[in-house]
Amino acid sequence: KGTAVMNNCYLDNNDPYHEICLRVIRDMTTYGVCVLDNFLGRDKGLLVRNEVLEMYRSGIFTAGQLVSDPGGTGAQSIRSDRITWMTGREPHCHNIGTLINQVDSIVIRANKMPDNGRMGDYIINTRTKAMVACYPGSGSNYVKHVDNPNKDGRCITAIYYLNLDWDVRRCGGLLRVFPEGTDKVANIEPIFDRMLFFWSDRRNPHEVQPAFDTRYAITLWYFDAQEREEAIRLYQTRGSQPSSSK
Ligand SMILES: COc1ccc2cc(-c3cnc(C(=O)NCC(=O)O)c(O)c3)ccc2c1
Ligand SMILES: [Mn+2]
Repeated sequence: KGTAVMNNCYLDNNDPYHEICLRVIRDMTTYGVCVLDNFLGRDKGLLVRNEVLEMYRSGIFTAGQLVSDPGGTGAQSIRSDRITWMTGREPHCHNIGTLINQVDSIVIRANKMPDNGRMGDYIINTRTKAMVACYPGSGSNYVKHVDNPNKDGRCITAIYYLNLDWDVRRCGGLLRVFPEGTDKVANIEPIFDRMLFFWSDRRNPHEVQPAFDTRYAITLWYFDAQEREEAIRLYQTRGSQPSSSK
């Protein structure tokens, strides 16, 4: 059968991403969420972590968004993370750049593979810059939300966690995903060298529970070409601000 030939040409064991792509395809199709542990390995993970810590020390992170609660008294923080956007080509960020390239390779290859299930629902050829985020502890959190509730073009959220020896019982900061259409929740600990993918739209409401230690993550959002083009077209006509930063 055709697929036999296809499998042979894809069964190139020199392609380190092949097995990972099959795993991402299977989990995204089955659960809409995919967790890969020991993504870079300890040494490379530590190099990325050190670059992020150095950036944080340099003070280039900005405060998260504070929105006063409509009916309440003071400003209730919707999210209290500190963020900065980066290309990965900045000076002294070589290892962050390498991480970004590896995540790109996995997403783009999985999107192109034959029989790739729901990964085939999209045409993925662009993404946002990388958002480096730090929840500074002391109860900083992010209330339950959907990353892309209104078709701004983002289809996959990819998060890489950098938190050594993170113990949720002591540090909190659990990411809880509430997949649509089931009562089951996914409790994802933001542990060191963990890579996470999930659909960015209403299928995956999620929250970051209060963190009591500094909690670092690098997030990439991948665009579906058609939805993004439509969102930009609407943006030009309606003048509404697309929610994600480029
Ligand atoms: C228009 O400017 C901006 C700038 C930054 C923005 C950041 C987020 C965001 C969304 N989700 C999460 C999250 O779910 N993290 C899960 C985890 O860390 O485990 C997060 O940390 C941050 C959303 C909208 C933004 C708009
Ligand atoms: Mn989110």
